[in-house]
Amino acid sequence: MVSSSLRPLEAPSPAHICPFDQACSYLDQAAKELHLDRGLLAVLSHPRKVVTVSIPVKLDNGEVEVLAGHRVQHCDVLGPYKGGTRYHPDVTLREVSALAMLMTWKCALVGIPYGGAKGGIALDPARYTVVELERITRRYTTELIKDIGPAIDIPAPDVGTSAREMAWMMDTYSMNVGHAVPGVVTGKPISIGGSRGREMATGRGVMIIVREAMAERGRSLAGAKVVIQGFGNVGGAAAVLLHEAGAKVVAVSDATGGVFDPEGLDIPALKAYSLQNHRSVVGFPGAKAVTNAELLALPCDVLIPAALENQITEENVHEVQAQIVVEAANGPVTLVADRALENRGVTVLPDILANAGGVVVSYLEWVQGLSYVFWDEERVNKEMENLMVHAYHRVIQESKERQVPLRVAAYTLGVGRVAQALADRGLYP
Ligand SMILES: NC(=O)C1=CN([C@@H]2O[C@H](COP(=O)(O)OP(=O)(O)OC[C@H]3O[C@@H](n4cnc5c(N)ncnc54)[C@H](OP(=O)(O)O)[C@@H]3O)[C@@H](O)[C@H]2O)C=CC1
Ligand SMILES: O=C(O)CCC(=O)C(=O)O
Repeated sequence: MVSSSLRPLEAPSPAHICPFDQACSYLDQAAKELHLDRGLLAVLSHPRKVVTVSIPVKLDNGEVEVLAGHRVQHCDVLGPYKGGTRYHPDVTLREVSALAMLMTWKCALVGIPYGGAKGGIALDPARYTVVELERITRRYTTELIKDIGPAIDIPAPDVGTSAREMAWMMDTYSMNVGHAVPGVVTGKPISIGGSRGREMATGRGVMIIVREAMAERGRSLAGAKVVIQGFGNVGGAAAVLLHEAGAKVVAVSDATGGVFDPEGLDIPALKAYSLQNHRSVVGFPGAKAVTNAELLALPCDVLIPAALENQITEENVHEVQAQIVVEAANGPVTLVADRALENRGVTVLPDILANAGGVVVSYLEWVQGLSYVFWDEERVNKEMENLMVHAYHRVIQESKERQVPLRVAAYTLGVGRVAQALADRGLYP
């Protein structure tokens, strides 16, 4: 690993599983495969720009709070920086930096002309009113006004944000520059230039990757037993689409707990229940209650962590019974757990491949916006499916040729394309 005083951005997370160090370890493995020299590796190990802003917010009760917001731009050699905006109490600069780096490899892997970025504010959205969240989002956007833009850096939704926050960001940016700029964000409402299919896109991409992985094993989705952790934008959409495709989604969870039915959950009914139940799946009639820890250990064909980082760790990896783990979340399997699964012959479909459907449709949204021509959902889904299926098979091929796990193969492809672009542009050496 390249050691550098610049690498540590702040103290490691308390769990001692630092997402940025893990991302650098995977980068190091890819660099080894690609015989990258140390100088180039050092360039790729560092975010190009790190922005931290204070966000003063006047609460509805008149009190003032100051929140910390970040935007990390990892690499823009292939095109504008691209990546989501996270609202979660555990957001740190290190986490955002790791997620920005993943975005660089993800975009390169699926062949879209973007670099990698990520943003976030350390806050629990449930503690704020909608009006307060709007003020926070508008102030965060204003603080970043010189750092974002359709040709510079294009935010999108991530944990705790949705089309609503993207609309506020777009409006704030547009007011500052004096005209409507829909291309400054993706994942926005369709009424202001959003793309059909974006809301379900990450979950749809996950479903496509699961389908391809099952097909490689001579199986279809029909009857496959699936467990999903997280029932938000990604986990919820994956559950709906896998259920529609005939899979048995036997368990799902959110932050409040999980539900399990060995015969398969009625996902449309569960979605409706969760919406009426303060967005919690807990207490769904006819299902057994499980904790998030128990859920990860349930017997199934496919386990889909679709919530947060570091869910499958050294401590619980031995309990995983699935034959295939699909990283719908970014970084849900730690480095040590990844090696343990690999040693046990469990297939791990890595995040930069498995959840790329979201950024692919973000790219299609941006393309539609730039060309002022908007497509029907069928076309959007088809274009995304083509890119996802191609990327999946390219990763499988790379893994076979190099005799390396799928994650190393995926990183090698993504990192290799970025390194090549840097060399071709004369940015390195
Ligand atoms: N949105 C997108 O397009 C993309 C997202 N991703 C990644 O997918 C993951 C999920 O994002 P997204 O679905 O957008 O986020 P959401 O905020 O929409 O949903 C997150 C889900 O995870 C649940 N959750 C939170 N903490 C825990 C926990 N400790 N245990 C179990 N479940 C938990 C939440 O429950 P509750 O609602 O109760 O808090 C919610 O159901 C993230 O890693 C994100 O980076 C990747 C690519 C694109
Ligand atoms: O759609 C996007 O631009 C970014 C999605 C994202 O944040 C991710 O893939 O992790």
